[in-house]
Amino acid sequence: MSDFRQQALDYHALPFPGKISIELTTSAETSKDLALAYSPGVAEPVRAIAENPEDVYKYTAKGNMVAVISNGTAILGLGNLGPLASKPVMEGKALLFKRFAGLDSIDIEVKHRTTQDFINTVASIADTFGGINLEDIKAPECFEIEQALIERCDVPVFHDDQHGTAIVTAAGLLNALEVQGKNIAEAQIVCMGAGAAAIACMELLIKCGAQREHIYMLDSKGVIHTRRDDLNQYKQLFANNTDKRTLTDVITGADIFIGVSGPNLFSPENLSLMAPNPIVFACSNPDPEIKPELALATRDDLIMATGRSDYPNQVNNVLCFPFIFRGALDVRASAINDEMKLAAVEAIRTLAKEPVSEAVMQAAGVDKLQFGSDYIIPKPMDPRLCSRVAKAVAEAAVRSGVARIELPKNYMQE
Ligand SMILES: NC(=O)C1=CN([C@@H]2O[C@H](COP(=O)(O)OP(=O)(O)OC[C@H]3O[C@@H](n4cnc5c(N)ncnc54)[C@H](OP(=O)(O)O)[C@@H]3O)[C@@H](O)[C@H]2O)C=CC1
Ligand SMILES: CC(=O)C(=O)O
Ligand SMILES: [Mg+2]
Repeated sequence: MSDFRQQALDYHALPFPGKISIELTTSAETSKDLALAYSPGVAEPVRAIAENPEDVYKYTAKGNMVAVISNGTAILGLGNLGPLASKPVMEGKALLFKRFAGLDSIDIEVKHRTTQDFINTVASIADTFGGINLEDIKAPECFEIEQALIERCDVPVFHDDQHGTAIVTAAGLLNALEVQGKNIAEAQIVCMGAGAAAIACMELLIKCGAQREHIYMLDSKGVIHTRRDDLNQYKQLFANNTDKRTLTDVITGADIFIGVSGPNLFSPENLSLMAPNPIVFACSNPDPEIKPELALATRDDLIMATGRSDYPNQVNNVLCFPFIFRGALDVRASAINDEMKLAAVEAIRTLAKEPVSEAVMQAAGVDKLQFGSDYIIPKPMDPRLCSRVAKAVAEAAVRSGVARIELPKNYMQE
């Protein structure tokens, strides 16, 4: 067994199985404590909430609690391995919510027969939580699921693989384009993958100025074009009226490659066909579409990013979901809308241009982090991500009318 594999298994097994636990926030030592916490005292908040449902935020953990919910149909880039096997990833998302944004989070893995069963299950339990983070649910079902749950739930519902990924990709890409001296409106973009992450990334890039007709999207059958008769309604939005059919056809002269598909699908030969000063975001986890060592050995004028923590430029939704939920929950937003998403893009991208503390560099294991080709996006450990992104998101929620309470006084002052 490789050393790293054993380390990863030990990390998950020791000192206790898994990565999260539940802590008490009040004293439960004496009979008096128990009389308050349980019977008879607990009856008082019960009566208060029954009379005024908003009191649930005052007397329970709901307002600081996010559910991470999956059915395990698209676990990272590992495929449909089912709900149980998705549990380490979902516990991992809960760990990240707590570590980076102070949000309590619990993973819920749902075994279901139909898409409607899944929707009904999540809708039935949604009131328990301040927000619902959907994770690793494959396309196209993820689109129907998210839309139905947004309509049925009273708390924000956010499919991280769609929107978290799109926000971080847009932030990193706008910065990468700036470093490479390119303009998003003129950029030729190849997107490998046509699922949850791909569709959302491309839609958000269009909102940031990319031209739909400059985007070539590929699924497992090749280029998505108008003469294909096997496209779902989401892929159809990216059908190009073109004679190009293969990755080689579309990558020739392209400025940007975004990979949200699977491992090792982008070759050095493909990379060598791209325009000068290209940008390659090989974001498939855990194994990218092309390994950074291979890409950087192929050409030295590129900006390279992956979804992993062990290379520079980690384009990963961890830079977004803890903080977008922090901001949304702190103003009790009823939804996470485009204004909030675009505010998050801007906050993440701006932070990458500021000096970085010694502590962050030490945690990242590097001695320099300066805006440029090896640093287009902040490190997850940068504590300013929480204050900047949550604040920008909460303010956008207030501005766009989805906040149900005002911004707390001196909110997220650094
Ligand atoms: N870095 C990050 O933050 C994130 C990275 N990702 C990564 O993106 C990838 C996709 O995730 P997600 O969108 O949730 O999954 P989905 O299952 O929704 O989509 C997967 C897509 O990849 C396509 N695909 C599979 N094989 C190939 C191939 N050989 N050539 C071209 N396309 C192919 C599928 O094609 P078809 O439609 O034909 O089946 C499908 O469109 C995963 O590797 C995941 O780790 C996802 C979210 C965040
Ligand atoms: C990062 C992530 O959410 C994924 O790869 O699915
Ligand atoms: Mg995911």
